[in-house]
Amino acid sequence: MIKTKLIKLLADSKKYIAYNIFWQWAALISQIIIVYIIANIIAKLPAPLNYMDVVKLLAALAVRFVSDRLASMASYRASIDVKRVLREKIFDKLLRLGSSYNEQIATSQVVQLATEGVEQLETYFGKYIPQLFYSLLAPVTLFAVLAFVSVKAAAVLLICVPLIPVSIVAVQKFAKKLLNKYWGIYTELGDSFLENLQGLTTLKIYKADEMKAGQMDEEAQRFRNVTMKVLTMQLNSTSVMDIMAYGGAATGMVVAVSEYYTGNIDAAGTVMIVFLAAEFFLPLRLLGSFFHIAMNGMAASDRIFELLDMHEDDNSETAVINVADEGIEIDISNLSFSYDGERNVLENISFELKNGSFVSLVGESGCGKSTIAGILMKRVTGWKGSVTVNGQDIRNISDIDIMKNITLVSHDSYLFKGTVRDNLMMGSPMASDDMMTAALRRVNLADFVESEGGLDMQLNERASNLSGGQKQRLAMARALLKDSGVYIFDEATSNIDIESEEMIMSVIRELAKTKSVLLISHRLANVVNSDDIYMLKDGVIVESGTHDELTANKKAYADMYENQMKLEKYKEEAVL
Ligand SMILES: Nc1ncnc2c1ncn2[C@@H]1O[C@H](COP(=O)(O)OP(=O)(O)OP(=O)(O)O)[C@@H](O)[C@H]1O
Repeated sequence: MIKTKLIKLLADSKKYIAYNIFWQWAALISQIIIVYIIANIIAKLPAPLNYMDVVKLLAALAVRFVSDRLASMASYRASIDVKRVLREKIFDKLLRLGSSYNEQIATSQVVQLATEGVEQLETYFGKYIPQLFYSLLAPVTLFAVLAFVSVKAAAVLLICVPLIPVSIVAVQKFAKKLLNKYWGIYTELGDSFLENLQGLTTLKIYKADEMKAGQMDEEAQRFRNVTMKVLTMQLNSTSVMDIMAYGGAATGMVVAVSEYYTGNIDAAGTVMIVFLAAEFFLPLRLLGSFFHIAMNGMAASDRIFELLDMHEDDNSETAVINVADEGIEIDISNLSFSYDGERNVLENISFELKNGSFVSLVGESGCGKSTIAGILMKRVTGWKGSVTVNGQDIRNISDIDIMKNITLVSHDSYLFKGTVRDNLMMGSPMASDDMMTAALRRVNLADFVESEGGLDMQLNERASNLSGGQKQRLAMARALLKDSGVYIFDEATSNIDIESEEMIMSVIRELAKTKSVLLISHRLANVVNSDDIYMLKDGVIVESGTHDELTANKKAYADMYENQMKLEKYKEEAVL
């Protein structure tokens, strides 16, 4: 019932739990005093009200009010802390996992855990844990006080109290299983929802939206069923707890009244026991109602801990890329990698990206080109062989240093909602307007941006108000502003208009004069000017050399080039 791992993680917030228990206990003591004063007033009836009794009653009521408020505040502080600390831990963990985090967990799951999951834990930590301790303290305190009135009635009440935790424990095992299932179905639904939302246009194009909507209906139905099961379980166990709580209080009252009739206790004592009998059970009853939310929180915490405990590469990442004079040189040697541990998608890949060189990777779709880019960006881990950047093992270089020195421009570079300036400043936070305009000019986008309001031009989410070519040129301008030593272009010109492609390719060729450029392209016309071209087939380098050397070889590269040229010529003729 207590997650020690979670309590340890939130060690600094423990004090708020202690404050909450103390103030709840102070409220109980004032409640006992209030009942004591009222019981004595009733017992003395019809005698007139004593002025001092009224003052004492008002003072006790004030103390109770203040204690209740302070207990709520402590609970609130604990809740706030748990949210803050856990979200910070999740965020830090993601940073430590680095850009390869989604090899281990889906983004939608991270979002669900950091939002809904953490919210559920708020109740567990802010309410359930303090209530657990308080509901042990309260009956003992009441027993200690009421034993002076009637040991028999107080003992009966105390004995009935454990019936509530017994019923809680009885449902706990079943609840745990059910709630784990609930979370599993919930995160699956989240995954599907996010994927379908992101792919909505594609679904519409292929008229597959109805089919997907049907699948989501089924998943939603499964989620509804499991939610109903959780609610039924909660309602049933709440009813059982009510029977235990009110049944126990009634038993104590009956004993007190019978003690009164046999003359063992006076009227004031009887009223006190009758008024306070329910207080024995209410804390545990409340614990029971928090219990279900807390159980949900505990199930969420299991998943949060799965994330927090995820394997991180056990290197200290202390190496720094030294870029003083020699620029950046990447050396890949005998690199092999498999995503599933069975099929190698890369096998014994070796090549060098020397400073100021222009290297291209070509090959049919699925031959492993993007995987190499992923490895260089540290998005893909768990490979064998050696990858060094200026002589340092890439595994020992921090993600931040890699991101600083290597820029990846892919075919779907992310552009954010905001202004053109906001997006460009991600490349270089210190860039002046002139520098940004110059970068836009290099990609032939300055006039368009100028006509739309200049650098303050507003972009929609994912820059949906730009054409594919404009988006890519803007992404290119942002990359140019970053001014890193190495640039990787992964199909950066695919799916865009021919003018934009030619424009981007001329910028890449220009860039290759001063920077190290790795170009991944399925269109061989783009790689003709490269210093070295590596042709991959099924994860293996089958040919390498300059364009002239490879065409002279008359092997796979030459065939591919010839076929593409024929196809492009045919297309041109068809257009004419
Ligand atoms: N995340 C992944 N999990 C499992 N397998 C993957 C993953 N990403 C890629 N693969 C597999 O690895 C192989 C190489 O993929 P990769 O994306 O590197 O190829 P590529 O040459 O860049 O292809 P394309 O030109 O189509 O982009 C493919 O067979 C692909 O199915």
